[in-house]
Amino acid sequence: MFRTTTSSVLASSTRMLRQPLMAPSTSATSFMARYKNAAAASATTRMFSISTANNNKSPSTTTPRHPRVLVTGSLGQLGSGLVKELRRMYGNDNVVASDIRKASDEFMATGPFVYADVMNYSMLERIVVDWRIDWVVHYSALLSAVAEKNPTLALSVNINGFQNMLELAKVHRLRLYSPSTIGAFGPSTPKDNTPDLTIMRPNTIYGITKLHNELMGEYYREKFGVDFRSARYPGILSADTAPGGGTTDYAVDIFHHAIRHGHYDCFLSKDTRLPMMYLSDCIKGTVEHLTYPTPLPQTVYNLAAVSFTPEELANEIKKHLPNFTISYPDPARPDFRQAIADSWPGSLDDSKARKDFGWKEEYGLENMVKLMLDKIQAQVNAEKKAVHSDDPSTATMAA
Ligand SMILES: NC(=O)c1ccc[n+]([C@@H]2O[C@H](COP(=O)([O-])OP(=O)(O)OC[C@H]3O[C@@H](n4cnc5c(N)ncnc54)[C@H](O)[C@@H]3O)[C@@H](O)[C@H]2O)c1
Ligand SMILES: C[C@@H](O)[C@H](N)C(=O)O
Repeated sequence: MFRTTTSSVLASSTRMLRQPLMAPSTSATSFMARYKNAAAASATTRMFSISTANNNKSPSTTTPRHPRVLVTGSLGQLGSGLVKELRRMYGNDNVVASDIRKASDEFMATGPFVYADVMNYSMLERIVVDWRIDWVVHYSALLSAVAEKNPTLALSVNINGFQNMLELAKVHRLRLYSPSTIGAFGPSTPKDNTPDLTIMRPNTIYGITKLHNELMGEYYREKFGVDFRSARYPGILSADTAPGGGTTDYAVDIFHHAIRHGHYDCFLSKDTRLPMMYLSDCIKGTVEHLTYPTPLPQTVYNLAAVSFTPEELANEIKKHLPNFTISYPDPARPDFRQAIADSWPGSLDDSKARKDFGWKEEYGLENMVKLMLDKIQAQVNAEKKAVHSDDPSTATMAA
């Protein structure tokens, strides 16, 4: 549960004395008008300025510096790639990675990593203060399938964890990027080319928590001026990092099984169409959105790249691996994830993201499938090589 600490009360009351709380307004335009000047003066895509204290009566100066970014849930499917990209842009020490799991030696070598349980407000606040954080990318969450198995924990991590971050963003004037998902839509949402603004009645615990967060973020943006940004990601495909327990995980698992075993038992029906995206596109879109210099007209945007069914994906894989086979569940006994997938859109209209911050994907079905197969094949080859070099008989033979 998020808590209001002494320091947060002090920080917010001091700010209220300096800067009266703005009257709530209902339109994005009013938010933009209020923040236009401040944002234009302070934020650029790569650097922003900090004021230098004017102790010696010399004219005050501003020093451009990179933002310091905290990424929560950074060891998940999406986090490590984003951390890598942000560190490339801003320098290793300006990006603090965090999670509740142990990081690999390789990851630890790339920059700061701290333990951060998003359900613990004081722990998060300490990190924000100690590291003088400016922006947060909040990736900690339980995904759809895991959440459906453990709704109580999903409510805590997805709602309370997010609320902690949102409150910290208000108190410490942070920019907060926290993704939503196609799971925030529901069975009554129009299925094809689903727009940003439409019927949203999700019936999964994951979707309910994510829609709640969209609305809370929008509320904090309007009421308290928090620079909250969010995009509804589709299912993300990646070869280097494993998916964390979602309904779209089949679209990653299928490649590993195709290469290692030549066969995949799919848990979704062959005609389940879902929006998907390759990881590097997701990172690109996230960075473009996160770094956009001025507040955008919408708080939450659909982000899309490609839509396909398991059968269409399997057919594309077969073009490279002609002997690959796939089987689907008995329609009379569907997997529990089928109902989740059936409640989501088949394709998204992301024209607003394309127009407002220039979003454009690089990967469609064909080049994504080729890249996934190449990368996973390379991993399998490397594993085989490692097994052989560890094998004492191989070592003796080599000697
Ligand atoms: N991967 C996708 O296909 C996809 C699609 C749409 C939206 N998203 C969203 O993107 C974000 C990142 O997703 P992901 O795929 O990397 O998820 P993931 O499950 O792979 O990673 C989530 C991370 O959160 C961490 N975590 C769990 N409980 C925590 C806690 N109490 N405190 C701190 N960290 C905790 C986990 O250890 C894990 O490393 C999530 O918000 C997710 O809803 C992902
Ligand atoms: C779509 C998404 O949010 C995630 N990949 C899930 O299936 O849960």
